[in-house]
Amino acid sequence: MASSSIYEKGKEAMAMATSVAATVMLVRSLANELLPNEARDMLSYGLANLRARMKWRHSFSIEQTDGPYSSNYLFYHVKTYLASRMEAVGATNALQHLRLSIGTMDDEDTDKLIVSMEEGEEMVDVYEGAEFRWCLYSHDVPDDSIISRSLGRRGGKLYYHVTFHKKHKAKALSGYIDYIIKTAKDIRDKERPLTMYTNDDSDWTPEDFCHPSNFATLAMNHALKKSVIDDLEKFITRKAFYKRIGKAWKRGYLFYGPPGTGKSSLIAAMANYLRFDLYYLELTGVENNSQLRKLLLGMTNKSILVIEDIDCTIELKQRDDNKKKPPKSSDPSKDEKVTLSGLLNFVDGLWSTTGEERIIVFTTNYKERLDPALLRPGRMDMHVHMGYCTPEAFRILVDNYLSKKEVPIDNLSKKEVPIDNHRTYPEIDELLGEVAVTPAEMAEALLRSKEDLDVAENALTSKEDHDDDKRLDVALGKIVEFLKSKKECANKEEESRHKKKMT
Ligand SMILES: Nc1ncnc2c1ncn2[C@@H]1O[C@H](COP(=O)(O)OP(=O)(O)OP(=O)(O)O)[C@@H](O)[C@H]1O
Ligand SMILES: [Mg+2]
Repeated sequence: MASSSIYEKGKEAMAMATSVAATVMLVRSLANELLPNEARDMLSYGLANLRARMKWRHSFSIEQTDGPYSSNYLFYHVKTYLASRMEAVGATNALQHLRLSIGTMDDEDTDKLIVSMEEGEEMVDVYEGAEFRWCLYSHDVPDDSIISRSLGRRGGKLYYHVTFHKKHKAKALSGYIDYIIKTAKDIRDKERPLTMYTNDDSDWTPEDFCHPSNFATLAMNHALKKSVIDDLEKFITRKAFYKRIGKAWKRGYLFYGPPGTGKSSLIAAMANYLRFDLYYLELTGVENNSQLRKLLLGMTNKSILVIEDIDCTIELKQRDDNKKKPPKSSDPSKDEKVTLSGLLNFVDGLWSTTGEERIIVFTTNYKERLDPALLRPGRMDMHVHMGYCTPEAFRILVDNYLSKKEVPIDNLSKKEVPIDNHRTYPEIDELLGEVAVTPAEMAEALLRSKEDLDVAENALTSKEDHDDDKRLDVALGKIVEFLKSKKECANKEEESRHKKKMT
């Protein structure tokens, strides 16, 4: 009996609280319609206080500034996060006032419209089943800090106010806020332009990196591609693991194969996938260990250190052999020439204390010429062979160069190998088994046939001739011709080599 009356009272209290919340919302929407801005701000502030006093509710406020001179970064994370959630929670339709802005001015392609909440508006976000009601307010007190005045800002300081049921307080404080910060950082990372650094003496020179390569357009064996993506995924989610085992949070890759098989394209695809900056280290330009140390210490986290064509830096191996000569100065690290194995030891030592989320990639055309010390298990975590064009890789290239299909950008890195069939495929597959063609050569041949087609199509008026199947017939017919002529050349070369041997 007693418990049922407590239950009834609880229910009444909930109903009252809900009706107070409903009234607050009603008053707010009426105020938005009828009151001038200043009165509306005062009312919003009062309503926020009223809401905060409702016993079953808890709330946080997140101020734009933390003291007169410093920004509160959480405020900006919340802003980014809420802007990304507006579409999902239907706020772009529901809200009366929206704030519009554009993120960048210098690159037309990345000019992206940002839609965010306007002052006095309210939106509801749901995280793990808990409801969070967000409002944006400004304090009545104008922000007259030196910074704001110098920037010409007027009006009050902004702050977000979030209310939720008190039972979700722990979830709000830990999980939800962490989730907001992580999501906002991920969004910023995605939008941040990447930088490519090259070494000039002992300094890095930055340049914008805008290589279009990505895993979807990279022509390589599907299983191998998947294993590289899986390895990267595992690597970036294993911070705690690396910490626990006391190892530097780094991963090493060796990409090997003939010129034009996509080693550099794979590096670019990795950088675009992970949103990591690239540091191209020209080892022959590094005089000694102290320069190398300076360069390595100058790298940022979330980056890829690339050392291309290590077979061409073969003298580095010879330096290894000459190591026994006594150093000239009293500090050996200053004079000692850089060696490949020395570099790896250096990277291990420095990165285990100063770096996080670092990747090192070596490329070579001739794996067999490398110092065996470099190929020893444990040195490079993954060896990736980039080979000549296979039927599987060819289909990806056809899709890249001849398909008119649009691929949704978010799925690019996960796109499956296309399984489009064409009557020329069996013949092309057979020819690919007989002649060694690099993906770079094939990409060029496809580009040529596409350009020929485009020129021919521009001269046509009949709609029928624009038919996709017909286009493919003509373009792939040209690829068959290209492969046949390549096979003929290879046969002739073989014949003349044979004749030379005989004479
Ligand atoms: N596997 C591939 N997938 C898609 N395109 C490729 C591939 N390989 C080569 N290409 C095309 O050929 C061009 C040159 O390839 P890339 O520079 O990646 O080859 P590489 O293996 O690094 O050659 P090198 O050994 O000469 O440095 C690329 O820009 C791209 O257009
Ligand atoms: Mg290359």
